Amino acid sequence: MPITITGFQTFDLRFPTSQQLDGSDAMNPDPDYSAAYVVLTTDSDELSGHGMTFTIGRGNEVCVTAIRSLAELLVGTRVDQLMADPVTLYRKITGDSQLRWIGPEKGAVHLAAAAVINAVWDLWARIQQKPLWQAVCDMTPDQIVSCIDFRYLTDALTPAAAVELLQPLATSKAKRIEQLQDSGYPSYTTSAGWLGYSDDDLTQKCADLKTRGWSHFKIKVGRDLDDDIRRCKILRREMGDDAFMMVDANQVWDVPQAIAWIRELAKFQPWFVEEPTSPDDILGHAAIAKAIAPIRVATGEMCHNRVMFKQFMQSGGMQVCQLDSCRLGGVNEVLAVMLLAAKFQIPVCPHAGGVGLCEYVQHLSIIDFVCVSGTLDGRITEYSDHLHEHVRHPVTMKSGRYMPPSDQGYSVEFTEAAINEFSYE
Ligand SMILES: C[C@H](O)[C@@H](O)[C@@H](O)[C@H](O)C(=O)O
Ligand SMILES: [Mg+2]
Repeated sequence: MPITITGFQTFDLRFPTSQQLDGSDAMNPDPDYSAAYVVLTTDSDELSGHGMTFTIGRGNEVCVTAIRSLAELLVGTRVDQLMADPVTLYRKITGDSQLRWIGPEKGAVHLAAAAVINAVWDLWARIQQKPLWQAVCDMTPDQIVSCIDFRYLTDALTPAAAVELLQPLATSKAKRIEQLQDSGYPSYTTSAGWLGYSDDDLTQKCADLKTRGWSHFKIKVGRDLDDDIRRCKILRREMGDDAFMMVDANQVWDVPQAIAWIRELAKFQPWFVEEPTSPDDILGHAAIAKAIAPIRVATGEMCHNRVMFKQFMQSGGMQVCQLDSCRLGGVNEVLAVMLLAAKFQIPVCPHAGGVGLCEYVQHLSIIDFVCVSGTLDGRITEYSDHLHEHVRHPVTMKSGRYMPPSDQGYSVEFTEAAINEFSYE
């Protein structure tokens, strides 16, 4: 029976993480992790599609309003027709000319597009009774490529070149799926290193995460150099010399300041430096990368579309690609960026410091490994410890690795209890 989208509900969910300073960094001192959440209803009682975008508080109300405008475009649509050529979904949601005017493909309207597109992919996977990752891994290279809007990309990557990248991996997918089912996908954790945590918290949380199996830790920097040096010392001491440390400045520095500051932190051997300056400053990132090599520059959590990613990769401004499941236009645009990364041989290490993001990125990293990159080399996906109890199917971690989810859909369906308790009035 074909399924038709008949309506939708939106929810403004805000979790009071600012009370403990979970998620805090040099740019965002007191975030309240929030989900602008949409549920697409259908003509089947059993099937609905769940999608969200991530904000850190008041921005949620703007996103929820934008989600309402976009979700309206889907009411009355048959899912099988929409997903027969999946780029249709992306174009329908990002192409409405009057709404496109307030983007295009950036800002609140694109965050909202992510929520709506994620909800359709969730629904589409549920219709097939598969987890999202499996629904995508079961696609042929041509089908995967048919999800992508190649407008503005063909100077770097054509559809034919994308198929060529995917083809050699298509016959060995089962082997990689088995590997993940056996030992999971590697992650790093940010949960000890939030900027607002005391030195004691940092020490204790680091010890706890180490015991639970993590060997890659990210720490927030950029507010005060002396603080950074002291906190990095604590982290290094707790983690041990063999562990990997990453530092994240969340965009606070100017280009020359970034270079000088990172040189001061170089003795801690950061595996990468994240968001050293404005997320829009492609040439600034390239200049920083050149000056601090061999330390690598990571960015992407606020890189708002595939065009920006293309330029970052073309210009040498990004050595680690931290795409975001809720900032790019859903799975369609994520696939575009993964393919660009494969073309430029840049590892994809998705961003997940937020609510629901870990649940999303586990699927994306599986897809990247199984279908697009074929390797775990230098790949590591972010993990943070917060708020998993509020979704029906939270991530399963084993020794610091994401275990492939088996529940149908894209894993972000909030519980009734979470909706009742955290809906913002
Ligand atoms: C406000 C947020 O917690 C950010 O600090 C977070 O997303 C961060 O940049 C990260 O890389 O996880
Ligand atoms: Mg970050």
